[in-house]
Amino acid sequence: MASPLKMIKQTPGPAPSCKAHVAVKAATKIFAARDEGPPLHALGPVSFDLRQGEFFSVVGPSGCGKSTLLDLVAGLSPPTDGSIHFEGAEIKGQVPDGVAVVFQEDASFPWLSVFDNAAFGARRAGLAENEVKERVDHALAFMGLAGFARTYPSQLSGGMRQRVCIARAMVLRPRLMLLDEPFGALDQQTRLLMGEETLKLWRETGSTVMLITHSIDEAVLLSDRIGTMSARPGTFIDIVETGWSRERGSETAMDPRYGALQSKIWGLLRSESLKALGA
Ligand SMILES: Nc1ncnc2c1ncn2[C@@H]1O[C@H](COP(=O)(O)OP(=O)(O)OP(=O)(O)O)[C@@H](O)[C@H]1O
Repeated sequence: MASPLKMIKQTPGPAPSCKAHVAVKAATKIFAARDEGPPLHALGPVSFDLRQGEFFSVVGPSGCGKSTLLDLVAGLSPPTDGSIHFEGAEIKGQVPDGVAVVFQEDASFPWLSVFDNAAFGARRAGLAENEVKERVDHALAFMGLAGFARTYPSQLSGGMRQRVCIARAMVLRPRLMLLDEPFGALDQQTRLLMGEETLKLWRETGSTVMLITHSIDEAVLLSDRIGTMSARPGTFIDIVETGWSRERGSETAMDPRYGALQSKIWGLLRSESLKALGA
């Protein structure tokens, strides 16, 4: 049987440009005190741009503020200081149109079929039903779920459920996709395959991607640039360019530069991870 991916006309998105799609300006996040404890300085100040159409990953020690940063960029939580701009407009208090978020937790709705799960956001956004159907059919085929439209999440594997969540984001045709460790709960093989699917999706849509990951390997394999964070309160110690072509895939791991990049990132992270462990 032909792979569902081959049945989709591939229209590669544009190559990343140097234009800022998202601009994070001196953003900090301090969480209010819990019980009798002091306030918690989770992040920043951090400043960086996401370039239009790039694949940007964030790695850093546990608890350094990666998810906090993603929440700020998504508009799910306001910065304590500083500002975040998407397509030139400051993000204030809600997820902007054109932005989709995928989390690590299985966020599929068990009472809805795969089709209705994938259609959820688009229906809420008020799209006409024929447009929803066209987009959902395309997204399910793209994610290899075409034969599962009437199935319910409880009948799927964890990897398939996560693909449903990515299909739901894809249906919205986001210009910015924010992925918070979306493959963290999956086995290694499925994780590698999902990384490849994400690269294909990124190529087809031309959207900007920001991925939070605990895996240096995944960051090196998938990204144009890797933001490497310090221990909490997280700031970028360095932003490393990988130099990969847009057509990269698993075979990139055979490139001699792959090992050098892994060592570089680990060199940057090691002492910060020790600090985080000590804390
Ligand atoms: N809503 C909140 N209220 C108070 N503290 C919070 C809140 N959310 C996160 N934190 C704290 O902020 C810090 C950063 O958390 P965050 O989840 O952003 O880190 P992370 O780098 O994503 O961690 P991990 O790699 O372990 O997933 C942690 O110390 C966490 O306990």
